[in-house]
Amino acid sequence: MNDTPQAMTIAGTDSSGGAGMTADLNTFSAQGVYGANIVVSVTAQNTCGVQKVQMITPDMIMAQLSAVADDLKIRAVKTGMLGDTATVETVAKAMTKFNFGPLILDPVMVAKGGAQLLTDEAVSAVKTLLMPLVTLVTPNLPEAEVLTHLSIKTTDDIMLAAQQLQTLGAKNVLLKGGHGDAPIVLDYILLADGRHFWLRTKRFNTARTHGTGDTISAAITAQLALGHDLETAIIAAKTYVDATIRDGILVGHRYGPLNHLAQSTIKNQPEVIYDI
Ligand SMILES: Nc1ncnc2c1ncn2[C@@H]1O[C@H](COP(=O)(O)OP(=O)(O)OP(=O)(O)O)[C@@H](O)[C@H]1O
Ligand SMILES: Cc1ncc(COP(=O)(O)O)c(N)n1
Repeated sequence: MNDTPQAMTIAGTDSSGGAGMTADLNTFSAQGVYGANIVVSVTAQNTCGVQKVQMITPDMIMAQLSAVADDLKIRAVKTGMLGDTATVETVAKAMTKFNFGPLILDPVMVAKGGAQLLTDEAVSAVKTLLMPLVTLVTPNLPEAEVLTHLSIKTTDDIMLAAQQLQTLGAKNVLLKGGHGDAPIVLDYILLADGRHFWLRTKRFNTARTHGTGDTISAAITAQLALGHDLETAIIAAKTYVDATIRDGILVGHRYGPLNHLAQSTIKNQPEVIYDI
């Protein structure tokens, strides 16, 4: 009954289908993993920005989590937009109550269009309640700055920030380097045992990057649900997100969605770098 690899996303919806829960579920499917979905917020948004947000009550969020825990065999779980403190508290409570496997925390704070998706108050709840439960945290550079209070400009700053995220409790860290306009994109990985490396790819000169962060964290979650180790999962996920940008689709007018069905013939494996 419960043999099919199953993963779960705890996130907000995106009415235009490019980010949030839809990106997560499309990614799970593309990796051959069944996806359960816990809705914590409904957003009215499109590729130009977020117009309206409606949070779901903690009671309803817990009911969804409990229903899934009672029936499915979730092997890995990720969080996306969590919105407010009450939601973070509810999710943290559920993570200690139920066994959903490794927890991947994508600390979504601000949408590409600029809308705030996590209140300032909730940032401290994420740090104190969720970080100690996390297998992997996947901030982009601005999110890492908020979580660590560091100004991150150089590769040394990135490595220091990753260490600080570990002191907050996250066992492993993926610091995403998608922001900025350098011709090369560098993601940094610091593993629980202290090993660390960079993944280097070419930057695609496109604004069609709505949901890149959701997609890479969902792909890692799916790879873990398939039974792969974390290092393999991260490299496979990076290869996948690269293909979803490369094989772009034309939807909407601004930050267009990725192609989750990318069949790229050029599977651009990231270059793994140990010393920078
Ligand atoms: N223009 C690009 N070209 C190549 N890779 C990119 C580009 N933009 C993002 N990436 C990759 O996509 C992944 C997500 O990184 P990014 O820093 O964009 O996350 P994010 O800001 O959390 O995304 P989002 O908020 O859109 O969900 C990383 O592996 C990053 O290297
Ligand atoms: C519901 C939801 N979750 C996450 C994002 C982040 O994605 P992006 O930074 O690409 O806008 C979003 N826009 N909406």
